[in-house]
Amino acid sequence: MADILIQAAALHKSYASGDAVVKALDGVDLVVERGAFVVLSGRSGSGKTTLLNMFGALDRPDCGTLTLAGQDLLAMSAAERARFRLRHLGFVFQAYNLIRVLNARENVAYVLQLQGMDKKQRFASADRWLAAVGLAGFEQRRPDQMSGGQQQRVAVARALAAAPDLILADEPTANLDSHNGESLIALMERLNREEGTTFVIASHDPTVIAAARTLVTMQDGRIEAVNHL
Ligand SMILES: Nc1ncnc2c1ncn2[C@@H]1O[C@H](COP(=O)(O)OP(=O)(O)OP(=O)(O)O)[C@@H](O)[C@H]1O
Repeated sequence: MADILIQAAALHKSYASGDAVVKALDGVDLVVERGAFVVLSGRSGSGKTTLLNMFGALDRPDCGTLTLAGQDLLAMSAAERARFRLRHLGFVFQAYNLIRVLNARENVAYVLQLQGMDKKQRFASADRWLAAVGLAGFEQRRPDQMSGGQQQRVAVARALAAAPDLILADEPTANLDSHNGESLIALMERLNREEGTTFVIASHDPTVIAAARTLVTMQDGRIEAVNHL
């Protein structure tokens, strides 16, 4: 039997928008197997970011059920969710920008520090992950001394260093030129293949969509199609 990482059923989430109510998620059912490379596509406003926020234990649905790595995300307290995120999840989100005052090595090592790893080990690990994303030699640069593409790679290295079960990425190529976008996606595909890390990526970039092994199309808060490619 396939090893299921995410199981979502009947997820609903509405937001008040003035006098109106926007149904950001309107009954989403989705199963993601461990090791999958999933791209969520769909028009702006179709609910992709809202769904990623649910999977990332950053937001809660109004109703429905959601388990991740066999654990009921909706039964957890805020503190339990924070611990769960630290242990199981990696984020490549715009909102999770790098810490400006830390260099690349320190940014990657930070999450390992939270996990309790000693300094020598976490710096060595950070340097290995920076090399894996093509940033050997950039360890001491702060974010403002790197290009957007390089900063995005540091964010990927940081997400991976913690050895998460799942990496959630929201429009990871949005601020990159086509060359940097392609190399970031190639890197994610390689890590998926070689490390078995599961990816769920929200994007409307054709390059990202072309890399999908499972393409989930959303419309108006619903899943319109799931294609295994
Ligand atoms: N915090 C919020 N308050 C009010 N409405 C919201 C909020 N978050 C999302 N929405 C609304 O919910 C719907 C789904 O938004 P969501 O950001 O999930 O879409 P998306 O597919 O990720 O869009 P994009 O591609 O533009 O990022 C939209 O109509 C949006 O305006």
